[in-house]
Amino acid sequence: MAIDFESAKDGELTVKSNGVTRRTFKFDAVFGPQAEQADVFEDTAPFATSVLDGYNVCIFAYGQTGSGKTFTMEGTEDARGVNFRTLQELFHIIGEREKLHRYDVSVSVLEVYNEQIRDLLVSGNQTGAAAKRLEIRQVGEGIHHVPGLVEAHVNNMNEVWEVLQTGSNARAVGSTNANEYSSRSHCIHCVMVKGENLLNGECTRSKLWLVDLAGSERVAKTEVQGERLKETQNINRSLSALGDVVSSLATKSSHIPFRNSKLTHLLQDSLGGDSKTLMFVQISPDENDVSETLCSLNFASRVRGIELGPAKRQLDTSELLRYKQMFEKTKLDVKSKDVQIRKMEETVHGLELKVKERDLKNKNLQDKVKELEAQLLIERKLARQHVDTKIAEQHQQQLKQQDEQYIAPTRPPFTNRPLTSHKVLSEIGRTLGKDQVNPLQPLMEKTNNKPSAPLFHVSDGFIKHLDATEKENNPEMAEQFLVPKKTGRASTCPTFQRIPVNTAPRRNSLIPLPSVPFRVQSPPPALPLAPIVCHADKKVDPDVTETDCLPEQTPCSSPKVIRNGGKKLNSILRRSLQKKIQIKSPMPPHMRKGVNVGMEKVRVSIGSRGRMGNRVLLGNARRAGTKESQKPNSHREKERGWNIIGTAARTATKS
Ligand SMILES: Nc1ncnc2c1ncn2[C@@H]1O[C@H](COP(=O)(O)OP(=O)(O)OP(=O)(O)O)[C@@H](O)[C@H]1O
Repeated sequence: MAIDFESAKDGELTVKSNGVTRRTFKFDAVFGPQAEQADVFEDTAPFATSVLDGYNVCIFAYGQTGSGKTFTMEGTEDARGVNFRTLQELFHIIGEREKLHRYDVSVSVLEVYNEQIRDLLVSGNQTGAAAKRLEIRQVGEGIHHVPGLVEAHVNNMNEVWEVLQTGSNARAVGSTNANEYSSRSHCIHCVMVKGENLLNGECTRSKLWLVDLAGSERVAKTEVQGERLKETQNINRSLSALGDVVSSLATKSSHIPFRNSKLTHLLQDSLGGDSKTLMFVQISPDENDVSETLCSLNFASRVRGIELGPAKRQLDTSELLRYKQMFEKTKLDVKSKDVQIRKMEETVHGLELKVKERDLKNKNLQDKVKELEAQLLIERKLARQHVDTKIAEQHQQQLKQQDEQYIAPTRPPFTNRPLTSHKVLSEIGRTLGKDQVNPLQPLMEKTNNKPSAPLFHVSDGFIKHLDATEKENNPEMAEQFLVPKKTGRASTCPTFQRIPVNTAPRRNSLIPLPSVPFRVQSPPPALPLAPIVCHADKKVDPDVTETDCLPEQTPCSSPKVIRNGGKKLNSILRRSLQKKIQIKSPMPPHMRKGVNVGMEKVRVSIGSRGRMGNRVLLGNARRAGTKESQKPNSHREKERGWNIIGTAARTATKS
């Protein structure tokens, strides 16, 4: 035995040849032939934890062909190797961390055979089949990946075992003199782990490389030929490249020749980066293999001497970047929403102001409406009063006209009236009765705001019924109400009462008639003329003049009559009614002769406005008196007799 395993303590290993110690090596651990798979994995398990913590880990087996590399990594169904146990440990830890972390595990299996990468999980990639050409790509700083590899997601160890078996079955294996089932390729299991810390959201993306290298072999010793020779040459070349990389790393060379072979290129991240790397070196205890053993141990010693520096956690920057982008986007969204909310608040505020303003306007309008309603009420009352007054005046005027119509037969100028209206009015007078047409009792007094009977209006020869209540809401109607249509008719003021004058029969003799008591011919009873009486409150006084006994003056409210027929009427009346009333003075004639003292000329006239003229003391009385005195006595007597009758009539009426 070339190796003294019994003395191998604390990682020291001594190589002997023919009992002579050839060289002693120092390693981290030395496992003898009796060491179980579990013993070997005991020192490997911490690497599984490192993978889940976010570190890249590379575990590879290097050694002479047939020395037990595949046995160490893959193992058998009864003695599972490092690959299975490491994955088992991964899922064990994932189970322990499931409340705080979430992990996603996927497995790829590939081989580097004759400097070509093959995906062992693709069913058509068995030996001899046309393999899909895969290349190594650098996808990030210190991150190399083989795009297109099948990544089998595994959630438990049963799935892991199936994937491992599939890859193992697909691996190129050939029979050589050194090993019946010699691996003719470098087999690599790539376990990708994505982890997320549920507490702080930290994400990691780490890789576990499980590499079972092809065995180095001496061509002369294995006597391989043909395809096996080619395989051996490629295997040795790639292992030589690995040796060069390790030497460069050990000497801290400025250039590390990772790309000299597919194997070193794939393991670049694990050998020269921030990974944790563990290498198993399988050696043969046979003294015939001492030279190969020494080569392997020398290589292992160099690898052990490499200082890779502190391992670095592989935080998932893409996730971090994504979260940062999400955060920035959310921030912008929040800002945009804030702006929108501010605008909406301003809009709402503006609307509230508008609503307030409108409410205020409504309130003002309501107040105005109330005020106008109150004003309308007052105006209606006033209009009602006005209409009532108007109606009363119209009635009074109508009654006066009726009164005049009764007198009309004695006065030809006033008989030019349409018979129809006169007749109808007469009929109305009879129909309404004496009380209702009594001119001395105005309608206002009788009806007093509430007419007891409908009123009538004569228009175009027809009697129209007019409801007195309508006038309240239709002032215009009130204007037409009972207004005589005959605008040409003259209406006299109530102050002037027509006095039927019976002309004295013409006398053929100037001899005075026998004195008989003068009887005043009273007017026909049908005539509704008011008797000429003095006011009740005035005492009968012989000195009272005629004007005092005239009916009470009331203003004439018919401007139309005044305008149209007033002048004509006045002239007629003036001619017919204007009389000189001479009141005989009680003084003797001689005293009156030449002097008009005590002699008064009184002219009763109706002015242009139909008012009763006041008694006027004429300025030219003296001259007039002179004229009178120049008249012959006989003529004066004639006139006197006529005048006596007129005066007496008045006096009699007064009494
Ligand atoms: N420690 C061990 N205990 C029991 N059997 C072992 C041990 N190591 C290796 N063997 C056995 O040795 C034989 C060769 O081992 P293995 O195939 O693992 O060698 P290898 O290094 O992988 O060779 P190659 O490089 O040609 O593939 C296998 O049958 C394996 O079962």
